[in-house]
Amino acid sequence: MKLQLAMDVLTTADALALAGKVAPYVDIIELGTPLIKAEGLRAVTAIKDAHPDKIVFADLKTMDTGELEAGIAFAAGADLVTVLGTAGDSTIIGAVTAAKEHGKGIVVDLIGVADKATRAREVTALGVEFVEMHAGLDEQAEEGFTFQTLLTDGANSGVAFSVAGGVNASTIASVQQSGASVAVAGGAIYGASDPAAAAAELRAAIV
Ligand SMILES: O=C(CO)[C@H](O)[C@H](O)COP(=O)(O)O
Repeated sequence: MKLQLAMDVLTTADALALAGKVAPYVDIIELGTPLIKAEGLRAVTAIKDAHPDKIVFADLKTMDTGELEAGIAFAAGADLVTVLGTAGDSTIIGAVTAAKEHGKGIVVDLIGVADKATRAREVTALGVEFVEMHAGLDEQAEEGFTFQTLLTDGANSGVAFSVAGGVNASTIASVQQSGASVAVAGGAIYGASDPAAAAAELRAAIV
């Protein structure tokens, strides 16, 4: 299982500083949606230039113009780009077309999708790299939220998936046991007093 750092910081300088500390412990470096909205795709280029050996993940959460948006992110240096699972199939197919042109990949984020396992199978058949079983930061704060649902949906999907939203030192073992290909950790790393130590602890928990 790969480990992905989600950088929900708001400046390129902060992202470069965080990635510089944490990169030795992670496989994938994600630029979060707020960071890309604040700084633009120049932030993607800056991270890829600083970490050419890492998989750079641009969390665009594209909902329309899949080929256009994915294409500009790949041109900026992204290796993986997200499209929302609630988007139409034509948007996902367009993004996959751009990925093939650039030799890169699309990840479908299933945030807000009620039946994640079924949609996961549908979009995987369209040629995406993997799907993201994702509970967003707002959903995590809702009453009754259960992390376990993400793991169950992933295991039931029968396709390659990541888990995002609440991954930390207490939950990462269960993520691996669910069969996930990637564990995504944001706040557990960037919110720690020592992000490198937090990432190292997560890395050590992966067997
Ligand atoms: O994509 C995101 C929000 O839309 C977050 O980066 C992702 O959910 C990570 O969450 P956490 O901080 O709980 O690890």
